[in-house]
Amino acid sequence: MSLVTAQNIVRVYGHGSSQFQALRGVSLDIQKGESVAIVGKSGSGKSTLMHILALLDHPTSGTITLNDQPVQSIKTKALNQIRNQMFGFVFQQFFLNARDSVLENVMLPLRIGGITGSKRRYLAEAAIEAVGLSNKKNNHAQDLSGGQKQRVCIARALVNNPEIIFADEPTGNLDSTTGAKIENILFDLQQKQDITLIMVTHDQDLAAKCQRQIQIKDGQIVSEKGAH
Ligand SMILES: Nc1ncnc2c1ncn2[C@@H]1O[C@H](COP(=O)(O)OP(=O)(O)OP(=O)(O)O)[C@@H](O)[C@H]1O
Repeated sequence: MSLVTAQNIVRVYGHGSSQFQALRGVSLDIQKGESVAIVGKSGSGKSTLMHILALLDHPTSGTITLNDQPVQSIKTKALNQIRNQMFGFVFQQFFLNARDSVLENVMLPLRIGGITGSKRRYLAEAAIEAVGLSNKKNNHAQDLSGGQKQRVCIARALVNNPEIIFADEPTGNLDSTTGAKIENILFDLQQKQDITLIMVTHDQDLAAKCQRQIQIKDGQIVSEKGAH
């Protein structure tokens, strides 16, 4: 079943003479439970595409559908809800609240989603456990190593039991040993919990571990490997 489809996506930044076409007609179809790497050189349009697939940005033209529903027809409030309930985000720069504890950081999406009390705590503790950080749950995020911070991000991405995890260079800031651990956690989740994994990466080895590799060049898909 198609989970996300993109049809002829164009994204133009800027106006007039400074206009730039970052995506020039991208179409793709992602099935539930797949792992997909979006690869390409710096400036090729990878992050732009991922932000559009993650409903964080709108295409200038073209259509995104989610579970066969065109996204344009969904109102902003419902869209925010979908993002909160269906998606998890793992980005390179962490975006953690440094002075809050690990537990507080992981509970945040649940707080936004209106889940309260002991249920919120229970779900957050389970996600922290899944990434092997239970012994740090009361530490401030700022007092963790890079790999631990990234694991907090994964726990936060997981806590809502998402259908899709979007990861932008998830191991980009990490040494190779720590990066490998993070990779294992992500692929484990994808396989055991049937989560769809969509990641942007420069790392060829990481991309090769995904079932599909979509290569972007100058805003267009130039090759697709492993497509269903
Ligand atoms: N807000 C913006 N305004 C204008 N141009 C932009 C904006 N964001 C991105 N671009 C341009 O669009 C192109 C694609 O950018 P994008 O961030 O998608 O590339 P990328 O493949 O993710 O690159 P990197 O690997 O370096 O992160 C680049 O040429 C970039 O300069």
